Amino acid sequence: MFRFKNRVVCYTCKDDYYQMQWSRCLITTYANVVLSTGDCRLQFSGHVNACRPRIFGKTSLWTCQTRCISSWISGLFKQDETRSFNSVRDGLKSMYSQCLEPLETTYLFHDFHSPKLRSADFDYKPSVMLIGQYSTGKTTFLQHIVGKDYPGMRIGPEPTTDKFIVIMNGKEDSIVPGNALVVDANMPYAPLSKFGNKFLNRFQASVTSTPVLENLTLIDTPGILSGEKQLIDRGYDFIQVWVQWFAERVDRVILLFDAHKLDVSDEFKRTIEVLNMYEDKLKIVLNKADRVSPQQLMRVYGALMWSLGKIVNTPEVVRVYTGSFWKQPLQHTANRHLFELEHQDLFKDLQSLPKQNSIRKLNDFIRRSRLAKVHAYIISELKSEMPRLFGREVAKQRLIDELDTVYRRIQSRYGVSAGDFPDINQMRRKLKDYDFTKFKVLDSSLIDALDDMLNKKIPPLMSMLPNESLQLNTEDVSGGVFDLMENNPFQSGATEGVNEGKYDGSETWIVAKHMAEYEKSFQRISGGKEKVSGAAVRDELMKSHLPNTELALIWRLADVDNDGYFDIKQWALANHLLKIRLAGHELPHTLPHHLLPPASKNVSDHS
Ligand SMILES: Nc1ncnc2c1ncn2[C@@H]1O[C@H](COP(=O)(O)OP(=O)(O)OP(=O)(O)O)[C@@H](O)[C@H]1O
Repeated sequence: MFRFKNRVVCYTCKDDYYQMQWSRCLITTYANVVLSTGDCRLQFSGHVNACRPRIFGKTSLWTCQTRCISSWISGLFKQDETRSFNSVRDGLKSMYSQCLEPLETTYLFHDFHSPKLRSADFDYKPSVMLIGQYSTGKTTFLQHIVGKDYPGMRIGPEPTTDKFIVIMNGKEDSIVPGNALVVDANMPYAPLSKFGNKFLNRFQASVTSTPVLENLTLIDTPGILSGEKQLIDRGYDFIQVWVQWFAERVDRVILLFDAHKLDVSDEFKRTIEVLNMYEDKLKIVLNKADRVSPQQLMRVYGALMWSLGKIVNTPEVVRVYTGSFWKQPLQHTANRHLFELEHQDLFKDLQSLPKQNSIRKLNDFIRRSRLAKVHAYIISELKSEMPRLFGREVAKQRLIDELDTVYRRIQSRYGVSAGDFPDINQMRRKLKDYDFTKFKVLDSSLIDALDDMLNKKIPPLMSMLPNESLQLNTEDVSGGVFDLMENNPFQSGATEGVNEGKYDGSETWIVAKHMAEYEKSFQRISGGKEKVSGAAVRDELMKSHLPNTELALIWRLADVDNDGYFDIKQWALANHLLKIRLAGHELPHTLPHHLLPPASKNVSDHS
């Protein structure tokens, strides 16, 4: 009975460890009871051969047991934790405080990588940040999206924006200075106070009332200047400020380039390199593309891809949105159609951000968890490599110099992917300021709790995602430029393919344009009857060589009364759709109203 020494790790007490000789019977029974609730706070991890009764730790065993039992009892009422969360955000908040934050705090993650998350970080609206060298048109781009001027906006060919400006919704136009923003508990900006007054003087919110900002927050940034000028003029580390902080929190980072003056300065390169970690949030825009001729644009585009290929770490070719994002007339109009398509693609992506906000937060949370885990491995490895008494400074310097070896060792010992490791140079820089002997050794209970969260608690949250936007009634972004994207004759493709005739007025049926031709073929296959059978239509449509799936779609769209027979109007409609498809346009899955044959249209209008 007393022959076993058991190790009990209490998750509730976090840093308290109990190594004791205890009645095997009692521990086993107790552990079994806790485990059987499915809300395990105790981990029962085997035995070693020693039989001296010992208890280590700050809290008495009784306190530990009392806490564990109370958490067990509360566990009884919480059968499935994820089911009790109202939203993915609530789930993430709870997991953060229970599983991730203890690990982050123990291994100084907040000092090395990112400040502790607060409630506002989980609740905040989706946001988009614009970055680019000066005068690439960032402020003009934002003005174009919002559809109006906002307070503090400055546009000009010289470096104009010298502040980080958060453009947000509010009843009245106003400017909120940085120092006030960081003390507002509803905003996620409190940790920015660590950057000091120099930064806060260059940080502000522009408040204005517009529907676009009801579901989206936009962030304008100072244009990137080159090299030393950047640091000397600004008085704060621009890259550290926004890369470490803003890029981690926003939903999109738009990198703006000027086609008319393509330049990728060293400073901008360094910025993009740091952003590689968030490549899923990156959108690249080649602005002012109408300022150059199509031939010049091709060259500029090629040069941009070449430069980006060397900086952006993706195996795929980066997607570049080309256009001119403002409301002035185009200088070269040859690529007008292309620009329209590109604008639509980009704006559609921005428009859907509120619906993707939860998945983005979940994604960032998982990314942060993986980084925190690797960071814990690094810190504890450095601690374990330090001598106990002499030669600490020499050992520290050696470990910093050989950090790549430490990374490789961790990689092979714990099976961590190379992509999860923090930037080695940045780590080297930061490690210099720390006493490695004060680092904590690896606490496997914290790592287990994190793994448990990633493997068991996150998947149920993911299954909540599809219903999340429905439940929270999340809407797409509307207003400003987003209201001008659809249902007007100027949108790209508005008068082509299946949309041809959409804006011709309700009296005109576009299909009738070639009626004489359709009547002739109808006569031939119907032999003078009013309707033709499905088999006859099938044989005729098959002559087009389109795949059967496409022909089946045409058949379904044209058979408006669903009786399996075609009259002359349905036959004409089938041929019209066939022509559209053969011309390379896509077909919709439901027939647009303007293509309904006139008789059916009247019925549908009155129903
Ligand atoms: N699509 C465009 N085509 C041509 N010129 C443009 C376009 N957009 C903006 N501009 C012009 O480029 C200049 C710089 O614009 P803007 O101030 O918006 O750039 P910015 O990137 O915000 O600059 P900064 O970095 O100084 O804040 C202005 O003169 C503006 O009129």
